[in-house]
Amino acid sequence: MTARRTVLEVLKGETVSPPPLWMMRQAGRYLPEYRETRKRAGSFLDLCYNPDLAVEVTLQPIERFGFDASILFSDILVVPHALGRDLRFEEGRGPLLTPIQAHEIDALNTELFHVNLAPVYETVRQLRRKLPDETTLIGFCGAPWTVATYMIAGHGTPDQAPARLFAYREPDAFRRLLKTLADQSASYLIRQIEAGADVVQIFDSWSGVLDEGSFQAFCVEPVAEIVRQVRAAYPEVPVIGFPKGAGANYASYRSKTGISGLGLDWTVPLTAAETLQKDGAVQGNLDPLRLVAGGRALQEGVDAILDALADGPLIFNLGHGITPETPIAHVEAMVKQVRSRR
Ligand SMILES: Cc1c2[nH]c(c1CCC(=O)O)Cc1[nH]c(c(CCC(=O)O)c1C)Cc1[nH]c(c(CCC(=O)O)c1C)Cc1[nH]c(c(C)c1CCC(=O)O)C2
Repeated sequence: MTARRTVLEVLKGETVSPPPLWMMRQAGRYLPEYRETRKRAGSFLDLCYNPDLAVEVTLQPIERFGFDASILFSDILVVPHALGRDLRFEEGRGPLLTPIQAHEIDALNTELFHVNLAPVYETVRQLRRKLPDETTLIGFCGAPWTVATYMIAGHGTPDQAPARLFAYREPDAFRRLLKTLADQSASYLIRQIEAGADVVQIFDSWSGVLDEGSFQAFCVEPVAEIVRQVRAAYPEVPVIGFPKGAGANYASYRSKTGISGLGLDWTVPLTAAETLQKDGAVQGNLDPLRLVAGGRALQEGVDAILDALADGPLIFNLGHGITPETPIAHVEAMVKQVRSRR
């Protein structure tokens, strides 16, 4: 008999008690063993492209907490990097890229894309061999809009003004950029599935800064295109969408994009989450700062989510990535509280 992969069951619409759980950014700086491996790797990108070390850090939170899902260790920005854009990560500053100009979009080099990403596929292959049978392996990419915001600004910004302006001033070039990113991201996810990913997640971290028309054109349509291409190759593999900050746009996101699981950020009211759960699995949505604070703030936050959502298809998660200052004891307390739920 093969082991149950509870995250997969939930994504097929089943209710599992207690709900499976994992955390976005679960391999990361809050773990001393991550900081140790990171030192040995050199730069953050060296770590992403070193299969042995990437496997090691991916497994660390599984070994420590026994999460039900493992997410490939990499970054959403390896996609523009593999298309020939330069990229580096500076301590305390995050990612830095050379801002792309409209005339450079048609020159994005797709020829070496999969060659450049071969170490990521190798990481996925090794992970599926080394993970416990019951652990679901999640591959991922960034959504075209979110990846484009970094390619255009060259760094993180509070409201993605450079990308929004670019999109309005250079609509044709911008549409071609989103199309290239959607096509390449779809084939990137397909290769991850071929290498052993059971599920893929599309991170749209900046979908919350757009008006209605732009949300439809820049977030919904490119993600729907990725889902179409992945489904054509692997109809059975669930896709989780995470349109962080989408607010009122959450309501129609699942039906318009075709995703199976819907990732909720912590600002989504639990009453709204219950409605969204009627159409399928939801994932989320603890405020990561409740996990930093611990104690009552954490307990009450976890209970509220379980009270509202544990009777339906739920993957317990944070509403965004875990932050580096989170005490490990708080993660342990959260896992215990979710697992003791019947
Ligand atoms: C926008 C975005 C990025 N990367 C990602 C997103 C979407 C999700 C989100 O909104 O958080 C996704 C991502 N980044 C990372 C993963 C690995 C898997 C996981 O454990 O979740 C995943 C899924 C590792 C990482 N990616 C990064 C780190 C920290 C770098 C380090 O170890 O020095 C890790 C563990 C760096 C990164 N990478 C990115 C930024 C803005 C930063 C700097 C901010 C920061 O430092 O936290 C781009």
